[in-house]
Amino acid sequence: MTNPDAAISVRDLRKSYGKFTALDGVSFDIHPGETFALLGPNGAGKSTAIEILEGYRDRTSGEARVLGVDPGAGGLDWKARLGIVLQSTGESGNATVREQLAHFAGFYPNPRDVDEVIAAVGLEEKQKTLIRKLSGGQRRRVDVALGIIGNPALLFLDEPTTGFDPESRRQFWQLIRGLKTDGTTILLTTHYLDEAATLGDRAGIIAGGRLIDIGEIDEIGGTEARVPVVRWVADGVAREQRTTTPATLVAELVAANGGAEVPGLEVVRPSLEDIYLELVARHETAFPEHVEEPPSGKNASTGSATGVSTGPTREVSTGSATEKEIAR
Ligand SMILES: Nc1ncnc2c1ncn2[C@@H]1O[C@H](COP(=O)(O)OP(=O)(O)OP(=O)(O)O)[C@@H](O)[C@H]1O
Repeated sequence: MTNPDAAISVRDLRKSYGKFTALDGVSFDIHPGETFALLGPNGAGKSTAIEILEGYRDRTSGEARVLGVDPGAGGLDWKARLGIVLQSTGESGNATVREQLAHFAGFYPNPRDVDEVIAAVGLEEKQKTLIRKLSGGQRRRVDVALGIIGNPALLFLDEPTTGFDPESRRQFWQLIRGLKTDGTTILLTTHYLDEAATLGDRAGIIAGGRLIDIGEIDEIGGTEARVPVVRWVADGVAREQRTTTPATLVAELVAANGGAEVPGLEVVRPSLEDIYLELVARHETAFPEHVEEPPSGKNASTGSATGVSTGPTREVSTGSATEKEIAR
């Protein structure tokens, strides 16, 4: 049964496109006021789930409630309480930034102030510019502005900062923090794991249409996944060891080195990205059939199967017993 107190509640959500199962029984709740990051590789089923929750796509089976309403049957009042930033930039037309926002503000019963929104997305200097003359990143800011102009209770952000330069991303994060402070519930999908870690209260990871983990950002992957890694160089060979007592190991290494500095020494705590990559890789090993793309589909998978780029895979062991030499 769905949770009546949740902003979003789904139970055993399934979606098939012909014989291909894009969502294979997903259940989760998103609490009012929280920022929830839905993560997963290309083709995992995130957009499918989000579009079902936005009321744009039918589900094959399962239960869903969004702000207490079945998204398959949500009326205009319900839609007016949602803010939606789709994955792709919409048609820009021949309107200026300000005209477009003022136009959309007119559709909502309780819109935000147009000037405030323009300032919030950092487009003051471009407010009189035709949207088609903006850069890709600036247009994406217009998408975000259009998503929040209606003062939504629930904001869907599907890869909102793709194409943003680093400074714009940080400005955008500030904007999202402000919305969060105002009590807006946010469902965010992103391939930037640092973005998820910075903005999210909780995260869910989808792979192959299944939810493989869910929890507070710093609990994803469990305690084991967060065991620090100590790296150093001995006899010209890079070594690393996972240990719950890194200080002890560092002291041992220093002692073994006659009290001198240990070359290449670093203690690294796995980031959300490290943990995510490990979880997804583990899932893909366990369910290789989920990795394969369907014969036809809207999203051809590009790049790495895990959806984010990373350096060479490192093999490490947990505890103090084993250490592994790695090629650098
Ligand atoms: N209309 C459709 N018809 C057939 N297959 C589809 C359709 N829409 C999506 N799919 C397939 O369903 C799977 C899930 O797609 P979805 O867009 O939900 O993934 P995603 O997690 O959002 O991926 P990305 O990170 O690349 O945006 C993919 O394999 C995709 O090809």
